[in-house]
Amino acid sequence: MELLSVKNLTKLYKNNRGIKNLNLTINEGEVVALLGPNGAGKTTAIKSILGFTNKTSGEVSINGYSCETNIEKAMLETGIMVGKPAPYEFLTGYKNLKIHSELYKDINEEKIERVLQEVELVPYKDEKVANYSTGMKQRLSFAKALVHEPKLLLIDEPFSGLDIEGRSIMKKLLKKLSYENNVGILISSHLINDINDIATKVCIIHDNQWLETTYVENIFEKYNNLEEYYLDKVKGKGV
Ligand SMILES: Nc1ncnc2c1ncn2[C@@H]1O[C@H](COP(=O)(O)OP(=O)(O)OP(=O)(O)O)[C@@H](O)[C@H]1O
Repeated sequence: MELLSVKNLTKLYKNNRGIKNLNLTINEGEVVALLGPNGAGKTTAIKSILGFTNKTSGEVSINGYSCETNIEKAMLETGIMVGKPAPYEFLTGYKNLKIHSELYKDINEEKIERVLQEVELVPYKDEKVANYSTGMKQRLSFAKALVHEPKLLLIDEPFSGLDIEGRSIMKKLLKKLSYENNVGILISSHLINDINDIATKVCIIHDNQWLETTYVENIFEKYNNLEEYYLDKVKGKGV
């Protein structure tokens, strides 16, 4: 089933930069890597999909709901991690999650405990977030994205600031969510190594322009690895 459909999405800022003509779909269980260098337009793409910034043109729907006319329903199906984590520093990790959970119906203690376990924050849940490391804050932010059990996850550069262990926790969880729970995931990154063992599809953007969205298995028919593929696609486009 199609969880995200993005058709010809364009967002241009006044300086004429942003993202042009993005096309991608995400089905259940797919992990789509939105890949591009710094400034390519990844964050703009995710913010425009979510309506955080007004798009210039194009169409977006989430689980069949148009993001133009039915954004509230679309958001109930979506977990989001965009931008720096912004927790309440002087509340505990648990309390942060509890407050966030009140945005949704039916989030009981069991669900909060489960998600804390998934992001491996149980031992620290009663500590003030001010005492958390960058990685712990990142994982708390991930817990907020997951606590309502969304069908679709949109996460922008989730590995930035994470150490080896933090990356591993996050990757393990992303794999579990897609394989076992059929969650569809859009994950932006400027580093191929971050996504090469989890992506099922790759969407390349470069110089504020969508280049293509392709299944990883199709890429491996022609290329030895994702880096080779990526470099071939952006060849002659200013790198
Ligand atoms: N609010 C804004 N106003 C004007 N230009 C902007 C704005 N936000 C981003 N841009 C420009 O749009 C382009 C795309 O930026 P964006 O932040 O989406 O890139 P990115 O791929 O997420 O980069 P990074 O990997 O560095 O986070 C860049 O040229 C950037 O300077």
